[in-house]
Amino acid sequence: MSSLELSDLLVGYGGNAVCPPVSLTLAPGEVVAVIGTNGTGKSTLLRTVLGLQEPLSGTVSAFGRAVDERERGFRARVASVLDDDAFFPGVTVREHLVLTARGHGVPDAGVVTDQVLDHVGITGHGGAMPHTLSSGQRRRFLLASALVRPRDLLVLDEPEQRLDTAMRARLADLLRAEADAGTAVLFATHDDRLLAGTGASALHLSDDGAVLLRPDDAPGVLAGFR
Ligand SMILES: Nc1ncnc2c1ncn2[C@@H]1O[C@H](COP(=O)(O)OP(=O)(O)OP(=O)(O)O)[C@@H](O)[C@H]1O
Repeated sequence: MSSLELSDLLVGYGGNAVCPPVSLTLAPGEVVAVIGTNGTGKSTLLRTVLGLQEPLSGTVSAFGRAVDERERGFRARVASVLDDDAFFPGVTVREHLVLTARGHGVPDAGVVTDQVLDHVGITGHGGAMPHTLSSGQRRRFLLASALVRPRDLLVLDEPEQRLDTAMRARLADLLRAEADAGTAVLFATHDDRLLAGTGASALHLSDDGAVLLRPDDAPGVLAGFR
């Protein structure tokens, strides 16, 4: 069974599409990057894939079922990082992550949290309040909040944002490790090095249509936007 299936999926606002219809099948362990110039609908597509907004037409299903983030079964298998953050007052970075892991039934939530803090390079900030983190540290923390969850599908919107060069390289390794573990990964990006580093195919959105590019071709197309 596929991890994610988009069939003639049309996304947008107020009945107006922001990009051409998209059809895509993502198998377990497959990595696809959504690329395109600013405003071509990447974030809108990801939000619709996550069930956060209704499609204008077409369908999106994960693991054979229509997406619905209210469903526990969906939330147990799909982790995401979008461009938003919200924190509980008086709860540290590490405590947020342990709570998230526990809420998703992860055994040894503390151990998993410490591993993930190490993977994203913010072990030294586990005791900090989230609002005291730098913007790049906060992005690492958001990434960690997805990585402490059980997941068969990982959806990320421009995960490279505000990360330094070393962390971008590490991010590519982390996403490849996700794929090696059988997790399907869908992410939007403007970073051709991240694209090359993950070996992802790319779904290129433009007015001419949504075209799936092979890993060899994808970084070149993205570099052409610069
Ligand atoms: N809440 C909204 N209501 C109406 N239109 C919106 C809304 N959010 C985004 N749009 C419009 O939808 C289009 C696609 O936006 P979207 O954020 O999906 O693009 P994107 O490809 O992710 O862009 P970027 O590369 O700049 O992040 C844009 O023209 C944007 O102005």
